Amino acid sequence: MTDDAIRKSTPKSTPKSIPKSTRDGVSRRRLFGLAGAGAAVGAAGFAGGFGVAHAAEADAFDPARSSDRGAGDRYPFHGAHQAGIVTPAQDRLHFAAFDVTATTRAELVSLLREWTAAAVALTHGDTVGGGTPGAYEAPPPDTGEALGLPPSRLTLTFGFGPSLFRDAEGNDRFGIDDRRPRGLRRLPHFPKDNLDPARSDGDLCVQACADDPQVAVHAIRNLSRLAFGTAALRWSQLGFGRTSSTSRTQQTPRNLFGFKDGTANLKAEETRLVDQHVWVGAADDPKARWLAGGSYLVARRITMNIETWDRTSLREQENLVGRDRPEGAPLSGGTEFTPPDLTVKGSDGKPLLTADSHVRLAHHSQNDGVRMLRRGYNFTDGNDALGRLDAGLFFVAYVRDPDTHYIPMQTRLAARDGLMEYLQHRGSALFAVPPGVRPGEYVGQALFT
Ligand SMILES: C=CC1=C(C)c2cc3[nH]c(cc4nc(cc5[nH]c(cc1n2)c(C)c5CCC(=O)O)C(CCC(=O)O)=C4C)c(C)c3C=C
Ligand SMILES: [Fe+2]
Repeated sequence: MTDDAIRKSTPKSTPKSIPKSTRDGVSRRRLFGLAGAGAAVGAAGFAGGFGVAHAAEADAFDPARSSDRGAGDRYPFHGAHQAGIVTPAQDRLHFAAFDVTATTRAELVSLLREWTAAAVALTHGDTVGGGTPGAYEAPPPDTGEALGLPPSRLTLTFGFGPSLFRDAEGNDRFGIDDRRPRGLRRLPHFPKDNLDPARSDGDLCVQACADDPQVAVHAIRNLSRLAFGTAALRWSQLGFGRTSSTSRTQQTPRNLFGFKDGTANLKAEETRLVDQHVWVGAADDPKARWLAGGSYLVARRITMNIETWDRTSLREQENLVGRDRPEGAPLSGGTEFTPPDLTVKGSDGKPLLTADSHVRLAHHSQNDGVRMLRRGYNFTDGNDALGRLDAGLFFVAYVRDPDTHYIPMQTRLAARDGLMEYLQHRGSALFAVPPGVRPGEYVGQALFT
């Protein structure tokens, strides 16, 4: 008997909940169309060169979930830049860093090819493995937990860590060290850093963002599975609430200190500033031309002592941030989007945005004019024996050059930011994020050719 014949004759191989067309390889989204009539999903989006593919087809719309924000929407994987950077920040994150265990360049390239093919499918709302159900006696090509779920605006963004190029002994691991970008080094030790090596660094990273956590987790799980024998998960982080807006179409969310976070962030619509501060330019680094159109991703796992914060007066909280809590308006006056005026003084003659306030120290006027695109998430990972939540902000920022756009600001904040009394930096990593992928290419291809 062939596999197909066995499957057809075995009752448990025809689950009622999954239409036959799906078992035969039709996309995950088609499940919805089979359930009923369709209509276009109207949520607008701006992806800075990546149009949102609205689920206009009847089969991409789930009437049962029509109240979901943008259910059925998806972002294309291909484009000039990788999706997941200026793309309007989704609600959920699963971030993963990998160590490459393979020793040959061919194995590494093969993994990147496989990951690219899987990423195209996953971000489209399809299953891994070309939609084939696979042999009944073999593990299914896709792990299955996203069957029946819409694409949920999944984006998958890939990065290369410094250790992919050169190992701790300085050996060129895959014959690419002469193309290592100038800025791609382990981040330095900053004042008060209390880093856990098990939550830091990595050869490769994948940032999965989606509006449904199960979709993001499914993506990382399946990419990890494809990597088996070539790369192993080193650390990972779930995030449950975005702490930035990356588009003017979005409301500013709040971090776990209860403050609006992302107000002064770079926005996708600010294309001139994004070109200036986020995308690596063609002439930036002659040895690493492959990175042009890409960016650098900084990741910092920052624990927030929220129990102590919650016992701090509102006056003190607002002074530390430099903005008011209800609206997010700068303490110098105005409303949320009024630019902070660092010169305004109070009746005591001191600046209303105090010398140790976060917003003053992070403001571009105090940092040689540099800007960054923040894309962080809140997290909670259980609690300690004293009942204190292990909670904080998984800080993610995209910058054109970490040497000018991140390291000086972090050094300054670590030394002088009043918020540091409530923070601990426990994880740290830097990755070079290759430019976008054209159809038929694999992610980072220009580095290997
Ligand atoms: C090195 C860069 C930064 C780190 C690390 C960082 C951590 C961090 N930030 C908040 C809360 C807020 N940050 C805000 C603004 C802000 N933060 C940075 C940089 C880092 N933050 C910048 C560049 C800015 C913008 C400054 C400006 O130009 O006005 C704000 C205000 C609202 C906003 O504009 O986003 C808050 C609130 C926390 C809690 C945190 C670590 C856990
Ligand atoms: Fe900040």
